[in-house]
Amino acid sequence: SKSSSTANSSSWTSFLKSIANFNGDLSSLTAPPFILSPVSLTEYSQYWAEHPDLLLSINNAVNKNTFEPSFPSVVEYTPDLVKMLHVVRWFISTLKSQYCSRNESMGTEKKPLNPFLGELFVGKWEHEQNGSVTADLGDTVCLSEQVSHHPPITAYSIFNEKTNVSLEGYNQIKSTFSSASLSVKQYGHALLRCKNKEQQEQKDDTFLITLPSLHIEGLLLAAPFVELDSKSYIQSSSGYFAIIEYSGRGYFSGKKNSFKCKIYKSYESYIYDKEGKPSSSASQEASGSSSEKQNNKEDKKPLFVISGQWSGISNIYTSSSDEKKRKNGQVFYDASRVAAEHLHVKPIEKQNPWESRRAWEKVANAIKSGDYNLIHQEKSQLEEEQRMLRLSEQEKNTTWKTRWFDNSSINSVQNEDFVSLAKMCNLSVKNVPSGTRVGDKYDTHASASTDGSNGDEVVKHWRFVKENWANETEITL
Ligand SMILES: CCC(=O)OC[C@H](C)CC[C@H]1O[C@H]2C[C@H]3[C@@H]4CC=C5C[C@@H](O)CC[C@]5(C)[C@H]4CC[C@]3(C)[C@H]2[C@@H]1C
Repeated sequence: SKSSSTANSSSWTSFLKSIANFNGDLSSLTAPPFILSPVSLTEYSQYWAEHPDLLLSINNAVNKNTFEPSFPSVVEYTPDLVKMLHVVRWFISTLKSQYCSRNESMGTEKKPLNPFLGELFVGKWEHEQNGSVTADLGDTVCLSEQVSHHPPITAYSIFNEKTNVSLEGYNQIKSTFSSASLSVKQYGHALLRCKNKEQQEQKDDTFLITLPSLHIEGLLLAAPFVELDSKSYIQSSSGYFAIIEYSGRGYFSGKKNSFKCKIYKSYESYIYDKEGKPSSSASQEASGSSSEKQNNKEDKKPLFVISGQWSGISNIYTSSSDEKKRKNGQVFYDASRVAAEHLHVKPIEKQNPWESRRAWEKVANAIKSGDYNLIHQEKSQLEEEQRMLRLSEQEKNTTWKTRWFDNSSINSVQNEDFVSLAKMCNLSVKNVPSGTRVGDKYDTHASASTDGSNGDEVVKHWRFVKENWANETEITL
């Protein structure tokens, strides 16, 4: 194949020139074949659960009153705290698949196929019953749908009926180029729900998870890879709050894919710790007797500090000082210890035309053979079919109807959990970069409003519609 370095470097340099006047729309860039991935972006939803055992452990931990590694003499473990620790460990376990899996399987980060409107990707992790595991864990299902093409938005729902754990969310990106690195802001968020099987009357435990921004390094060397930056947050309906700060080589630890996570009893504790005084809302309640103030002192410290590499080993400590001195820590997660578990996808011949691997089969094979002309020919064919679909919708004056997800108004019941969790940690509920705080510039400048005031369009978020999947007749797992 034309993989000689000169061919690569010449087409890559012309590609880099095309990046110079990048307009923000990644699909406008014709990247050379060697950087193209045969995998569509709708498939990236599976990266939320390639350690399904950690996802399910959130709601079916055998012992709900402790978490390994434990610090029994320092920490009083409650079921809510144990759940939060499982959620943080599961979240950290998703990052290597999300952001390194292409480097592992194809050598470098690649440009994914740009999904067409209505493209679907479905699969399942089948948890075979082995002797040791008593409970039947059934299957964990992954549903992914391209709910928008301009701009590209992928919505997903991952759930396991047996352990009553479900995750839903959506993802959109906005990218810019700065100093030869592609900066990417992620829009959207993930919502995790755990139903209490025992106490039916108890409300579900819910968690709001925001997405970090990232940048693509190594573009000049034609060896791109993702580095995470900024922060992401996890807010639990039980009050616990976690902040995860990311950094790459050259930052505090000097290693790539580094992070530091602090778990607090509440968002107020986090603000107290960060700003040295109770947040405005908290201080009214906290103006109590000195013992309460003393209590606040304790409250303002993080319960745990976890640091290391999300693509390698991370350690957990029970205080910032221990973490700084790297003492009394224990291994929290080791990303290289357990291989990712890939979900089962039915063979292409059994797939529906809307399913990603069937729809893109010819393009994917052309990419794998590095045949530029064939790639272009097959891609144009697919794009032409999409153009015809849009045209016929225009003629019939109909608009595309999404299949399993609904773009729900911020004030609708579907968004209740999201709004209440966002409120707990002062996060904007508008369509702004994930993790934007209320009052940040993106929040105040956002066009859509939350109440439709002065005629603005109302803020919407993509939500999974369970009934639509229950009534699904064409797509099978
Ligand atoms: C500049 C265009 C181009 O083709 O450059 C080629 C280079 C490979 C760099 C650009 C592409 O890099 C890819 C990395 C992709 C993100 C990886 C992981 C995730 C997490 C997932 O949960 C949601 C999607 C997201 C954010 C991917 C979005 C698309 C990214 C940035 C690809 C770039 C086109």
